[in-house]
Amino acid sequence: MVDSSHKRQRIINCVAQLPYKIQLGDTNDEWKIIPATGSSSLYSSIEYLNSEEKSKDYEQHVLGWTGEIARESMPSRVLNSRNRDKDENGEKGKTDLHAEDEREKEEDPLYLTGGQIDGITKDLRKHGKDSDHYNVDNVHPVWLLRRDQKRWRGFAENVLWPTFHYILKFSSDSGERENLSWYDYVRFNEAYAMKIGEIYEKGDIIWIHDYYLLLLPQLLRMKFNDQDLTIAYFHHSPWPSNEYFRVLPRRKQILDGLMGADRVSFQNEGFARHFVSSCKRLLDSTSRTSKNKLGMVQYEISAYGGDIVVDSLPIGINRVKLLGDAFTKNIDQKVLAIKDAFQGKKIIVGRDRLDSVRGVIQKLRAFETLLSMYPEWRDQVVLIQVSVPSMKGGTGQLIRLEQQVNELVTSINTQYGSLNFSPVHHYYMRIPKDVYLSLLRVADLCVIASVRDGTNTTALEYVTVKSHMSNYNCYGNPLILSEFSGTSTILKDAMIINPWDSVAVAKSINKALNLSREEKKTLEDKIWPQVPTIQEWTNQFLSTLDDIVDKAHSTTDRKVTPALNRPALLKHYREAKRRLFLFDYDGTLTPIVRDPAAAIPSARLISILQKLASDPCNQIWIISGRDQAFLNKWLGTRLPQLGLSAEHGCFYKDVDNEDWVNLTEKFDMSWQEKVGNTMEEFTRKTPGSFIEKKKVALTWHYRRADPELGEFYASELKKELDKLCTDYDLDVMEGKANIEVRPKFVNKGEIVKRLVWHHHGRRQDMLNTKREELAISEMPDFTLCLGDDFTDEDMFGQLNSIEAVWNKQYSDEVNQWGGFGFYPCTVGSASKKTVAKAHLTDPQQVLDTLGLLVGDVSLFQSAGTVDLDSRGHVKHSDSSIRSEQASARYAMKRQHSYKN
Ligand SMILES: O=P(O)(O)OC[C@H]1O[C@H](O[C@H]2O[C@H](CO)[C@@H](O)[C@H](O)[C@H]2O)[C@H](O)[C@@H](O)[C@@H]1O
Ligand SMILES: [Mg+2]
Repeated sequence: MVDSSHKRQRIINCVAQLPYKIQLGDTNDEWKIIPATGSSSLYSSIEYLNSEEKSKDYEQHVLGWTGEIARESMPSRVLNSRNRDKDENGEKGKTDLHAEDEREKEEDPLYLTGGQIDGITKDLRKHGKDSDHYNVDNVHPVWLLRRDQKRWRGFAENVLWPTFHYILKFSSDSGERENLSWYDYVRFNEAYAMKIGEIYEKGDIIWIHDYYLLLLPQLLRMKFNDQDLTIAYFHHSPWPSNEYFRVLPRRKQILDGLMGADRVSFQNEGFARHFVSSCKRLLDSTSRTSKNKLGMVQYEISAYGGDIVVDSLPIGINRVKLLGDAFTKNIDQKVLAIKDAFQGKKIIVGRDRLDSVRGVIQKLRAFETLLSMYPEWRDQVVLIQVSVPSMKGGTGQLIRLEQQVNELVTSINTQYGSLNFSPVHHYYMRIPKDVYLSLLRVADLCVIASVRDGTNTTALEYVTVKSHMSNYNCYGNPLILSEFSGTSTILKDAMIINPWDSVAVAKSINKALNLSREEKKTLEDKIWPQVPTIQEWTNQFLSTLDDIVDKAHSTTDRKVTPALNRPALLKHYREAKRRLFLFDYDGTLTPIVRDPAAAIPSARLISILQKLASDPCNQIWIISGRDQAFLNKWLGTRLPQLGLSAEHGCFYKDVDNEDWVNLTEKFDMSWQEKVGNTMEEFTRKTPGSFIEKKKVALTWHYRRADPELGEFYASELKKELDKLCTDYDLDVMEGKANIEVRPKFVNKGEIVKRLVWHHHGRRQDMLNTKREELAISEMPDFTLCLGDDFTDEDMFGQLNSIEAVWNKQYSDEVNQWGGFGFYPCTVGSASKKTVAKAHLTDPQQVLDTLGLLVGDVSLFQSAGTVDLDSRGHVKHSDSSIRSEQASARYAMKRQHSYKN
């Protein structure tokens, strides 16, 4: 019983698919819930968290997609009536009825009413509670009932999965299909974020599993502005070397998605290392290694100034349950029957999913080599190979693989078999669990030849079953395991092979079959303790997560800035009438590069700015540390509609005007010589550094110097300049690999203050500062301010102060989003210190966001937070309404057809 006085930690466990499947009856009013197959380790961990032992401390909620909802059968009456309709219209004969059935199955949109969804949810929960197959409370299904339900797997299975397994795939079209499947992938992740939003409580741990949900961590950061939110992600598949990972067109979005997590974990150290190197190369992150409280190595990586822990923990199996299941009377009989069928012969067993990475071909080739190299084994050994059809079934590549396997099996059996005996028994099917367990028990040897996998549960289960003294003399029988399986780093004392070397594998098989009892026992003694249990895995994961979270929470200034909610921004943008855009330039509109002269605007940026500026409701200002010459050359002359402010507020040029106004005209500039001389002194000491002399400000750059030397002299220079500048009213600022000096009384915040307290659309006069008397209806009702650097904080601070003033003055005029339309947004990580209210990670996200506003980018190009309906349409959108109507029509039609 759970002690109700003790506060249990809530965990929302997010899986790509619930452990149960739904089968609909003819009318959608009857349904069946059946256990799902696959992901057995993960589901065991979920079940363990639900156990009496764990539920004292944890309240688990399991959230996941329903998977494709199948029809139990095609209702014949529907088909008959449809066929009759067709006959009456003279459109179709009965000959293509079968093809039509198949199409109908595939395209059946499965429209379910709210009542039906509630009914199935209730049954799912009941099933979860009562089931002895993955017994789980608190199930929260994610419904995505669109036509062609396979669409939700497209990107994950056809793009991500191959890359994670070192398979390069080329798009057969111009990338259009991949784009569409990417949009579905984004939607899939959005649907999870939305569902989590319905059940989330402050302080929850959100534990996300595997590659269907790579965008979810960042989406959750966007959705919840909660410093206590803990997000952990576990990657169950391999993570490839950066050379493979970087071929993914969406590689950056994927890494950005994961950067929302506090912790990212992998099956083994190698995968974690690959991930860290992908982040280094693609996000320019830094990393350091440390040890966690269990003494295991972990990486602390810092990307965009934010920190996450990367580590590895191989998943395990439920050994106790497995042994209980494997040693029953029923299975004893099955084992005897198999033994009987292959009397006197050695039995090699394999069970693999039939896809290109499981190495079934390699295994068959090695077996063929064995029979050719060691004739003494002919007629003495049998290979029982079970190949489980892949979820990705039906693709050209898989069909070719099936053919290849069949050909090899036939060739081996023809060469080495006889009328009475076939050396290979190949079963291309899903087998029941008791048959699988009896095969593990009866095996003299198990061969796993995968050419790539994350973890191999068959290997762990085989070793566990062999650890148990059985009646059939198979205690401690050996395992041959591919070095390319993630599990080879755990079961180090298995007989490790390279599956591509069939001669070596054949020799290993021969050796394994000849091992003496003592040799097997020695191997078994070593390998058995190496099998991780699911209980250890779950407990270690959660206890080390506690540590990470405690550490993060003990940092007093931990602040997580939510990602900018782009769909909300878009909604407001569309409704606003007086929009003001305040953009920093370097690091915001363009990425930071080594040479300042090379940071010129991209064609995409110019086109987006052009589109934004063409709307008369918009006023756009670039407020930069750059000088007038640079801004004029690259922006002013091309886009005279832009307002420009140079040198951190020293100068400005109004929209549609060529004249610059110098706000520092009356300021004494005698400091420039002294500051310049000091900077020159440091330039001499720091090879690669240089001074950028602007009209007023001076900037010392050290990006191209040796990083350590540069940082050292930058801090020395800052100290010198601080002393020198006490005599003048100057600011000495530390920028991105630069130290900059300019008069104190001008800054970007001052410019912003003047721009907001201004009659929207009228000419600027920044020398006149008496603006606070304006009515709110004359000022902007939407202000998006973006900047990456320390100097941009002045802009954000000003907007926050103005908002505070407006809150007092115009408290009854707040908009439907509860504010006055200020969006101060930093460009950088979520954990960067800022007074901004939101963040975007980098200039690419900035352009994607602005592109969204001008209609260049689809809402699903990158993940934002949208409310989706149960079919994955944006709620209340045209497509959602159309789909509602179609649903009503379809339900009527189905009901009508069924009655007839
Ligand atoms: O206010 P901003 O528009 O962000 O300008 C700030 C400074 O940006 C430039 O320097 C920085 O960007 C360079 C190009 O990417 C990079 O090489 C340098 O290391 C950065 O510090 C510019 O050169 C400065 O004048 C601006 O003040
Ligand atoms: Mg900047």
